[in-house]
Amino acid sequence: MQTDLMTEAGAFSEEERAAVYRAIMTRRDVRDEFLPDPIEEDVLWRILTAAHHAPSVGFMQPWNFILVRDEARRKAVWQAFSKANDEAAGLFEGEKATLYRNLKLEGILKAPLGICVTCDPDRAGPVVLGRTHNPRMDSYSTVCAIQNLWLAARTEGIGLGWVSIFHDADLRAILGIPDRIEIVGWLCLGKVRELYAEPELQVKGWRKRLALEDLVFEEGWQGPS
Ligand SMILES: Cc1cc2c(cc1C)N(C[C@H](O)[C@H](O)[C@H](O)COP(=O)(O)O)c1[nH]c(=O)[nH]c(=O)c1N2
Repeated sequence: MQTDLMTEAGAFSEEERAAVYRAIMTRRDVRDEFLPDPIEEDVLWRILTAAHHAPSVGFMQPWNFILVRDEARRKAVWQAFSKANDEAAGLFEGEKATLYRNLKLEGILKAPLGICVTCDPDRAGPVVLGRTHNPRMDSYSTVCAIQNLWLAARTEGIGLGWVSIFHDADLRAILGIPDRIEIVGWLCLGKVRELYAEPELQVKGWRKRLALEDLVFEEGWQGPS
């Protein structure tokens, strides 16, 4: 049934499909490959628009994107990272501890743009379609927006790195974020000329990609209980 409200939804052409899968397969978490050049505003708004078209529970669109270009502010964010990262390093033992300390886990100062992505749980009132039985659905929606942003950035030649090694309170204080708002991610963005072909954590011996076949179950849970 075709009405004026519907749009065509057949498979993409081979070329279009290849482009989408290429974005997915070659997207990387970027820590060190950022170029200093600023991102053009039209490019930035295209990738933010991609983020804003993510699915969200009850269509609540709970996200905000706090753009941070100011170097002094990014320096404060880096200091918050550095404090948390020293604590994190102490949680690993033996060879892992040494390897951890040698990993670069952020590009906060190198990337010319930071985006703090937040989730406002009150955006659509107290009772939200689809969130009634699981309050985490608004956070999940915000993560969908980040993934859209990440993939769109890849297509524009913009690298993105997600940094999560912070005390929430530190980021909140630096950016003036009220307690009722959830901080979902700090993203580092900048132009890139090259990217690792495989996840950097795999290249550096931290962890390998798992076999998909081991993660797909038929008809019920088939993993360890
Ligand atoms: C929620 C969340 C949080 C973080 C990350 C990712 C996600 C999804 N990743 C990036 C992560 O290490 C990376 O995605 C994997 O290693 C896989 O590599 P690719 O993203 O495929 O390059 C990440 N990387 C890093 O260097 N510091 C960090 O704090 C984080 N935090």
